[in-house]
Amino acid sequence: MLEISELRKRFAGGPDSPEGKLALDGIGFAVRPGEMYGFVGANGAGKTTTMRIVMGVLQADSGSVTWQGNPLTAADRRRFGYMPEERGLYQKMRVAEQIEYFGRLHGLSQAAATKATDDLIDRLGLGERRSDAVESLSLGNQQRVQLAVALVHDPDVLILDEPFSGLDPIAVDTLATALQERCRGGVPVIFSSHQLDLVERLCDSVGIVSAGRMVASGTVGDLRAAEGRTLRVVVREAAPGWADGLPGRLTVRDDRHELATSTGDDQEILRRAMKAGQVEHFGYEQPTLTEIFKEAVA
Ligand SMILES: Nc1ncnc2c1ncn2[C@@H]1O[C@H](COP(=O)(O)OP(=O)(O)OP(=O)(O)O)[C@@H](O)[C@H]1O
Repeated sequence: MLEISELRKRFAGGPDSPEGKLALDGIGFAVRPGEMYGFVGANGAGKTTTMRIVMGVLQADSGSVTWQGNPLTAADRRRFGYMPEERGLYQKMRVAEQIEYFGRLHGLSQAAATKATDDLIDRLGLGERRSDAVESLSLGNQQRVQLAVALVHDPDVLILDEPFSGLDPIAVDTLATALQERCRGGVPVIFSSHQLDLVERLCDSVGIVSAGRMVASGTVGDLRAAEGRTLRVVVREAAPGWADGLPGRLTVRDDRHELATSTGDDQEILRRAMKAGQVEHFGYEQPTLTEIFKEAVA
């Protein structure tokens, strides 16, 4: 298990802000083998800083990162796969050559690096591009190469900073499938993303970070349950004012009135809705991750 506990990090300030910037103020979460963990938060919340600390690119002021119960070492990190925010590919190098090169850097034999490269090129749909220089690839294909580089040495853990940003839906599916395969093989996967629908679809657990603190962490099901259900009622051609005095938020678009509430007497609301117009929808719904996120960071 990868455990991140109580990470704190303040960046030094300049003449304009001598106190510096407190980027992390007690970040902590754990990711088990075979678990896909979505790390979400607004711009500047602290996701990249956390990942850089895990990968040893930055040092925390305090807190700890452990792997299998022991403090993380440089040797452990060499067995991790990392996709940094500032993508780190050699632009002039050809695709296959590049993946193989990173495999060798991680200690694979030439034969093992070639085999892993061929497998990944196949799996990530890069076959037609294998002899092209990275600089000539589209953003989506560069990202596929970046993921191949993170995967080539069959890592023990995957840490990926916004691996899906800027990708078309086909590329998203290709990368997601590659990650799910590793996850099923027992690898803990952490990735950051602003695409909350994607996080909801792929992740077992989610951590929501706001201004350097964890504001929620757990399985998507637990977070939803904690948030409570919402009653959603849609009434067509309703008389104006029909929902006056009822709890919740009413949205009116053309002749469609939608009431969303988490309190109140549902039978009374149904009676009022039926009296007011044609009830098109009446039911309890669980919040989406986007709604949980907005509530958590509000
Ligand atoms: N090297 C640095 N020097 C000073 N401040 C920094 C540095 N790196 C990050 N910060 C600040 O730390 C805070 C956290 O930044 P971080 O990049 O970790 O956020 P993030 O959640 O990854 O954001 P995004 O979603 O925009 O990538 C921000 O206020 C940022 O400006």
